[in-house]
Amino acid sequence: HPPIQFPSQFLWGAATSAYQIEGAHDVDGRAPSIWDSFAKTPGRVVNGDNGDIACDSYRRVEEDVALLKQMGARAYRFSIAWPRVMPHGRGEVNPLGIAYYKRLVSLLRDAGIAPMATLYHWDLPQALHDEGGWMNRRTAQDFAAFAAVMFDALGESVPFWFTVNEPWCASFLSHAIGEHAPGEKDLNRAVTVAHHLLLGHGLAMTEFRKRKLGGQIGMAPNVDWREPYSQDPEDIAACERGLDWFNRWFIDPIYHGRYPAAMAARYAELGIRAPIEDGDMATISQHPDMLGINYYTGSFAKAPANPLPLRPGDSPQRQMDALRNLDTVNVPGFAKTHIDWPIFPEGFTKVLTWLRDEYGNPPVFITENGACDNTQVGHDGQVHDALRVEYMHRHVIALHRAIRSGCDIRGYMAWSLLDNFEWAYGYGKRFGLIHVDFGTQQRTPKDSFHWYSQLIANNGCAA
Ligand SMILES: N=NNCCOCCOc1ccc(-c2cn(C[C@@H]3NC[C@@H](O)[C@H]3O)nn2)cc1
Repeated sequence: HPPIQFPSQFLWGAATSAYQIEGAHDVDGRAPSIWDSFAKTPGRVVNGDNGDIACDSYRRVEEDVALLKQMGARAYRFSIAWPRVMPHGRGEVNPLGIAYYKRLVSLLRDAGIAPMATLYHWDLPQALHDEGGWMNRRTAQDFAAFAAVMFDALGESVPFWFTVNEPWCASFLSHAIGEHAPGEKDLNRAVTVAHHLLLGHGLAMTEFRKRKLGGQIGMAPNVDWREPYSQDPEDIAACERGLDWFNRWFIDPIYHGRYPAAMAARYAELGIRAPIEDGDMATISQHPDMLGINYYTGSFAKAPANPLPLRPGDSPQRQMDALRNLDTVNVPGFAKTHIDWPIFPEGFTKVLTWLRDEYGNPPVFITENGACDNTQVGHDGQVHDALRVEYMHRHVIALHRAIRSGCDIRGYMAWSLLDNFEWAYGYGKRFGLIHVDFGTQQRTPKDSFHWYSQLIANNGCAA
């Protein structure tokens, strides 16, 4: 047995999401999502790429499940496209949409692979966006109704459910920074969207608990690490503001039933408040079974020389900069992946022990971790993605250190099974363990696929 050994039932797997891999954008009753509209808006996505075809996984589900089985995956995290199942977002259910996910789940279970379903991975039906989208409180109820349809269809055969993927991206990156769909730049609206995403999470939890299903359910927030640049109290305070802004804003409401007070006070100085109604925080903070953690990188926070004032009339960007009131310091010596994110495995251990202490050591699944490595197929027909192998090896060792420190970590889903549509970056940023030639749809397992397959077989790796 190699020196790094994981707990015996540790759930190794890989993750994808519907809009990034399925394609078949207008097949069998699927209606547009906000990402279909956003990707077709000139200038929003590199090269004008979109998810019309992607990895054609809607038609290649047998092939993709066979690759998961070849890898030795014990679980597979995928997402359910709301606009495939409920084209108008509410009311009518598309039987062909339900049938697709039933088939995927059946193929996975026949292959001995545990299905792990994400309900919202950013593909809001355009029809709901036309009625206000996540700005409209009703969308939270529509989401819970969609969740209920899926619990009724798959509740007995899917053991793991995540409600919302990366709410920070689905609210702030998309409604304040404007980099993701629907591409708005309004911080006040982003805070309202964030609240309605959390409310949708809570209302979906209610539907799940009502049905007394045997599975487990939770949320999958973005979680990066922030390290103070020095032990100067000002730098430590800056670091705390960074953790409030990216991590705590979504995890505190679920585990503590309230927004982080210091950050909420800073928003109030801008005249921005979450539209909390009576009972919301109780709905949101129903006890979840597990916490999904998407970890990629970390950074160093330093108190800025000239703090920005919090001014209600300022632009969204200046308001966000003033709220965080920190400088991210590019500390030398960190190699970067091909999307320029620093490789920071120590941050993985630190953020997991930080979560253990902040939230009472909740059961955690790593729902995403991986590297952008754009290495293409070589003359030998192989993909020598050494950067991804090194990234994964170092992060698996860091994960093991967190487990040895008492963190209750149950599984690890590598992002991603396949090269796919990396949102605003298009297809140029490759995160897959399997290379996809988007011209021919040929799948080529990379060196990292073989390395990961060996790790799963040994349930461990070299130190
Ligand atoms: N903090 N303030 N921001 C300052 C300005 O940041 C602007 C950019 O920010 C971010 C932050 C986070 C991400 C990101 C991407 N992925 C990868 C996907 N995960 C879900 C799955 O679909 C993968 O494709 N995970 N996280 C992107 C951009």
